[in-house]
Parts: sequence; structure tokens; C-alpha cells
Amino acid sequence: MALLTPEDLANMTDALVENDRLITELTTYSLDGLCRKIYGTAPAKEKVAIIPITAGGGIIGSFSESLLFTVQHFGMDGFITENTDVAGWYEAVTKGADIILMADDLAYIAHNLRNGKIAHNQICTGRIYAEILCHAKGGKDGGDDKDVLVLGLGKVGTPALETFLNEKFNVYVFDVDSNRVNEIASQYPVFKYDSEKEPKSFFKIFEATPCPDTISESVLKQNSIVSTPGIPLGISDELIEKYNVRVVQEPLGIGTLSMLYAVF
Ligand SMILES: NC(=O)C1=CN([C@@H]2O[C@H](COP(=O)(O)OP(=O)(O)OC[C@H]3O[C@@H](n4cnc5c(N)ncnc54)[C@H](O)[C@@H]3O)[C@@H](O)[C@H]2O)C=CC1
Ligand SMILES: N[C@@H](CCCCNC(=O)[C@H]1CCC=N1)C(=O)O
Ligand SMILES: [Mg+2]
Repeated sequence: MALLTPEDLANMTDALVENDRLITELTTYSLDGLCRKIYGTAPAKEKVAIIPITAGGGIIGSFSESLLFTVQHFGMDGFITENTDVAGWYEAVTKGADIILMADDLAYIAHNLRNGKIAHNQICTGRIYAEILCHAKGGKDGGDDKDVLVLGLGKVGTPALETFLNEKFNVYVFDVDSNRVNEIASQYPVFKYDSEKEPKSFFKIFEATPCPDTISESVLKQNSIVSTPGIPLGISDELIEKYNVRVVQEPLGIGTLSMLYAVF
């Protein structure tokens, strides 16, 4: 899994606030309100413990602090354990944590110790970034509002395409790994997007790849909306400017809030 760097997290607090404003403009729901709607849950004064984990690549600078900011920004009670790993787990539980947030290099999870619910960052990230697009108000020409392009069919992109299908969208998919495209197309009722065979532009585009410039001019319309957890950003500033593209992208907080609502 692509690991965040402290640089990716440098402006996370501003990005979370700015993206929340954009999400509200596009969907009429705040991020918090949208999470309540899609999960049907609400916080109830849960105490959230964030446990730094030293496994694998070890602690990532600002990672725990970014989670704490997210928890507190949305009105919840949170703390980062002084100890790491198992000692941190013991500290979290003895200090009365209701929900634990922790990540190694393979999984970032939220676990609710009271109701047993557990959530995975890749699944919850794919879902919330897809739901933001699903709830975004249609383009001027309305019509193609139910079409969506999904770029990147990995651990985040796949839960996203499942969300779009559940919300009755016409899902067009692309991935540089053609074996993956064929695998997905054999499993889900999706259209394989082929810019050579059948060029098509989209009002709504979802991207979850670790590459820049995955969104080409040929798929864009005026005022397209790009919803992407992908890092680095998959669309150039030039194309954003030229097509007045609205971009929802944030490195960690949006996915984290989705995880918390999944375990309330
Ligand atoms: N912002 C956030 O909250 C989060 C961001 N991420 C980021 O999302 C991205 C995707 O994560 P995962 O799904 O776990 O990765 P993954 O490796 O499971 O999937 C990535 C997919 O993108 C495809 N791909 C690579 N280059 C491509 C290109 N040029 N065009 C189309 N497809 C291409 C790969 O073939 C692969 O199928 C990563 O950059 C990761 O860091 C992941 C979790 C949370
Ligand atoms: N063990 C480290 C955290 C490692 C997180 C690695 N996973 C990612 O970077 C994923 C999560 C969202 C996007 N990428 C610590 O506790 O500081
Ligand atoms: Mg995020």
C-alpha cells in the first residue's frame, strides 16, 4: 500500500476544512452530514484512542497528530497514547477508550471496543469519495449525471465502484493493468473505458491511483468534478484551470471520518 509521508500531511488541516466547504457546495451536505446519511450512524461521546504503531516502516511524522486533529475537529474526544504498539493498546483500554485508531503498513483500522464494529481505511475511503460524487448536483446538461469514470481499480477504487453501482450509476472503468480491468469487468456490470475505441468525457470522475496526470483532457468537460483520494493528485493545475474542475482531494481526514461513522 502506498504510504503517506509527512510532506503529504503538511497542509492536511487546511485541506480538510477547504474540502469540507467544497463538499457542502457540491452536495448540500457537510462531510459530517454526508457520513451520517450514508452510514445511518452518529457519534455518542465516544472516546477515541490513537495508537502509534512502530511496525514495518515505523511511525510516520504527523500521522497520529493528523488523526487527532480530525477526531477533535468533528467534536469527538480523542487522545494519542504515550506508549506505542501493545503498551499503547493497554494504555488506550485502561484509559477508557471506546474506539481505537491505529495503522501499520498493511492496514489502517478503526475498532469500536463497545459494539465490536471494525472498519478498514481503504474500503471507507473508496466509499466516502464515491458518495461525495454520487451526491454532487448534476451538470448543467443534467443528463449524464449518472455516468461516472473510475480510474484505478485497486483496494480503494474497487469499494468505490461498488458504491457507484449500488447508487445505480453507469460505471466506466480504466486501469493500466488490463488484467485487472478484465477481472473487474467479469465480476461487475461496468463498461470498460477505452479512449481510443470510444472517447467520452465525464462530468463525474473518481481516481484512486498513486500516479500523477492520470486524468487527461479527453475525459474532461467544463465544470467536471474530480473526487480523488489518490496521492499525488492525478490532474494537472493547467487542466483544472482550463475546465474549471472542482477537485475533492485530502490525504487522510476524509477517509478517517468515514471509518469512524462506519463503527459508531
Ligand atoms: N487520501 C486518502 O485518504 C487515502 C489515499 N490513498 C491513496 O490512494 C491511492 C490508491 O490506493 P490503493 O487503492 O490502496 O492502491 P492500489 O495499488 O491497491 O491500487 C492502485 C491501482 O491504480 C492502478 N494504476 C496505477 N497507475 C495508473 C494509471 N496511470 N492509470 C490508471 N490506473 C493506474 C494500479 O494498476 C492499481 O490497480 C494511493 O495513492 C494511496 O496512497 C489510500 C488510502 C487513503
Ligand atoms: N505506523 C504509522 C502509520 C502507518 C500508516 C501507513 N498507511 C498509510 O499511509 C495509508 C493510510 C491512509 C493512506 N495511506 C504510525 O503509527 O505513525
Ligand atoms: Mg482522505
